[in-house]
Amino acid sequence: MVRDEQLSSDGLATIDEAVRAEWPTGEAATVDDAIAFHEGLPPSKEFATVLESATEPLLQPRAGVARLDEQIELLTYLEETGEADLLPTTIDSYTRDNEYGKARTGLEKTRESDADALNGFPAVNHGVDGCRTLVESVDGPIEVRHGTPDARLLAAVTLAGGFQSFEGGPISYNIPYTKRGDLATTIEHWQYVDRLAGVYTERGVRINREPFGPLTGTLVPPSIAIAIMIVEGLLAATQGVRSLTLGYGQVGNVVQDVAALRALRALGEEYLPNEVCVTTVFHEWMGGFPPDEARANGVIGLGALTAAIARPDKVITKSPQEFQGVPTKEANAAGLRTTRQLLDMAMEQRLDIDGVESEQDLIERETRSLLEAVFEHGEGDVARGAVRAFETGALDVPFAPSESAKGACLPARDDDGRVRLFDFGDLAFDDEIKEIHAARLERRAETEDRSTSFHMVADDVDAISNGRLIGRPS
Ligand SMILES: CC[C@H]1O[C@@H](n2cnc3c(N)ncnc32)[C@H](O)[C@@H]1O
Repeated sequence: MVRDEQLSSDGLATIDEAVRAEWPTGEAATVDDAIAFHEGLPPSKEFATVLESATEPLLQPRAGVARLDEQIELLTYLEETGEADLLPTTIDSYTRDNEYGKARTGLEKTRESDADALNGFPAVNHGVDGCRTLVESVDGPIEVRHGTPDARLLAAVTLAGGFQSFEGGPISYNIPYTKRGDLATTIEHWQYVDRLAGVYTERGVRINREPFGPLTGTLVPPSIAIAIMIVEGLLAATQGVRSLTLGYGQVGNVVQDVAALRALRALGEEYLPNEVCVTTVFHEWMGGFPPDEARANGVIGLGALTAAIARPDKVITKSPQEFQGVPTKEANAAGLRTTRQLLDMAMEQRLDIDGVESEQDLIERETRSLLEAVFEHGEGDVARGAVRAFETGALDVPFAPSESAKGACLPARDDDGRVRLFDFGDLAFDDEIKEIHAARLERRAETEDRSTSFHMVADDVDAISNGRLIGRPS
């Protein structure tokens, strides 16, 4: 059974050797060789330094294309025309599934033609030297963004390649991303990733880790997201990670989103060890977008206004082409500038909004209850507790494809548009919390003259792409 213990140096070396043998480019991905490269980077390229010293929210898009020269061009454009403060490199789907042969074929096809045969940057195929060329060719610090349950080789290659921030985690990249992945195995895989980040940190290269807060990106109750962020943060801290960015995906109700971001920071600082520097990241709406670009910019603007009030350390921006999928560089840059405009105008205002404090109290109370359940299920061991809590459903994620989660809980918006639970499954909440959610959903039922039912859930899933927040009956 997996345990929340720091990997020994022998344990790390054994796994490292096996992982780096998975693909030829792994051979060059050694920490010893990489330290000198990292030490040669200017402070302006040190991800944790730039993030942790910022005084205002930093903006970061997602962006990844197959070819190295085009990725350099894309990131340069997003810096210069999008005014991005932090840069991404979004990894392609084949690499996320450890299909490095298919990624190589896709890269070769892309080199031969103009059509992108991959939906992201195949970092393992580009290898350490390719990553270092990318890092040296742009101004800002770059983060590896992906969705990889087994991210061990990707981490070895990209960290050796000069990246200093790595997204994801054993729960946040398993439960929402894969059907078959056994959670205990994924936790073991990510203990390697976090220990590698810890070793770089101990050698003087602070690696920032960012658990993926949005999870399934569809009506995730804030307390579930925050509890999972803290569990992943605790697991990473055990392995020596000292720079952690906890994430949260916008739900669209400003009171609840501001309350959730404040709860995320407060609980992150409370539960994580003092030696860890905790920052927060707000993801602009991760659910379905309106196809109309003007309306899409409205969704982006609401996220930016929310960020201006809650002031997370980082905002992951969206583009007005979200509905179509991977945006053009122009649309990606436009989403950054729309966000920047709202932030700059709203941050100079004192916007006091009713209800944030009581919503934050409720979110914190729910989150503590879920965390207590994890600690109890594991008898103090967070890794074992996470696995068991998902087995019993005490911890759960709505609409989760993973067999490791029950996926028994169902969310729906209340009459305000705040996300509540319509069906709690086996979540570790007391009756009083359940009654609060039921009462708020009942108020919506009265407004809409219908009983609370699964229809509300289904109506809410598409509401924003149809131009509304709440899926009111037509
Ligand atoms: C987590 C899902 C998000 O990642 C975005 N995404 C996925 N691949 C790329 C990509 N290659 N470039 C830019 N954005 C991307 C997608 O648009 C969606 O907003």
